[in-house]
Amino acid sequence: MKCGIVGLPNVGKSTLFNCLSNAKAQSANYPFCTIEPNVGTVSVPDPRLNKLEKLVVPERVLPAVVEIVDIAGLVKGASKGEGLGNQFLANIRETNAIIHVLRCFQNENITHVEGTIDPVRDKEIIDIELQLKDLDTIEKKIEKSKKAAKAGNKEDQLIVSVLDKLKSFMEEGNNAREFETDEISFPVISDLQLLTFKPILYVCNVDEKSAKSGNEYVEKVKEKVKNENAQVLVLAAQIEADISELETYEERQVFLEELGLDEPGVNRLIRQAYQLLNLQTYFTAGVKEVRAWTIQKGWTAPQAAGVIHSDFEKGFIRAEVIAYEDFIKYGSEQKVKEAGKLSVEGKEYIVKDGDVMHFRFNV
Ligand SMILES: Nc1ncnc2c1ncn2[C@@H]1O[C@H](COP(=O)(O)OP(=O)(O)OP(=O)(O)O)[C@@H](O)[C@H]1O
Ligand SMILES: [Mg+2]
Repeated sequence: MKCGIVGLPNVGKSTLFNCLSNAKAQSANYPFCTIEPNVGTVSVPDPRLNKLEKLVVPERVLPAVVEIVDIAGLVKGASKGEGLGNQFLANIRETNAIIHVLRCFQNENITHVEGTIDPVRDKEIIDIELQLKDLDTIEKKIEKSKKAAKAGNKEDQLIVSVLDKLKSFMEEGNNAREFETDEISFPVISDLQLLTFKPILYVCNVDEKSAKSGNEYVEKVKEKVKNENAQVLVLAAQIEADISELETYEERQVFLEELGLDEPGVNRLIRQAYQLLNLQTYFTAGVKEVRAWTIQKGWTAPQAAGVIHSDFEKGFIRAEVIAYEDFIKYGSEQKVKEAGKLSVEGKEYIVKDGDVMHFRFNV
């Protein structure tokens, strides 16, 4: 599961990446500082994990992780190969969701490739490039399916009819994610891996004093995207990157409080990215290890088991499941059992967020 950080050059993408990830990206005040994507993993902060830790007292605790990719800046003409555009767009295609960074801070010392601060315009520049690339992809697919459709292939006829509509919709300047889909059109579109069909989160990169409540730029962005079914997050990337360099938790907390925050903005970002990817968590809780595992919403018990090891999925027999709330309420697996709240589930069981699971399998 990968989230890609996207935006114009020099808007703070690598700075954001640095406050998110244990890996360090080079960040500097000039456009195209980043060429090769930086890849890092981030732990998903989850207070439930701390509560389980207190009850179980395991040797170690492992949080869930999401992969974050810091991608090079896009410029006008990227869809036609401008500024290594094709390569950068290919990097975006490989991700499952997009974090779009918009510059919402004023600072004369930091170069803006368009010369002025205008996050709504910036967003449109990127949107247009991604849309043009998608239109390319759509047209190619229509071309390919047309012959077979004419020859009477039902599936290709369907593809052509869905994509013709999507194409006109996007030619009006819309993103594919705004297109209304149903069970029939969704798989056709989703199959194309379109850039503007990926779920998106806008990060307004603001100055220190706007970290808590945002500013006029943020308001404009919110107004602009209100019909887009997208999330908007306010974050002061530079100061957060500086704070994340501090040694101790206490030091970091002092500085955060000065900004009016009770936790780093990146924690919110990570949680939202996790939702954006349609992910959820289940736990395993033993004395050796308490651990959060990442799965897609709607996965069955054997699929969830497969995340731990493929043998768990192949040889799946059953799962013993405790709802997170019950685990906390009764305090241990033993007490949950005594209260009759441990359920034994088979292959069809759909895992719920927070389930504490134990798998039985044979190989
Ligand atoms: N909120 C902020 N306030 C002030 N300066 C910032 C802020 N965020 C980032 N910067 C500064 O902006 C400059 C560009 O940042 P960064 O290198 O992260 O941009 P980028 O989007 O990764 O650029 P590129 O596309 O060239 O890789 C850096 O000098 C960084 O310190
Ligand atoms: Mg960069």
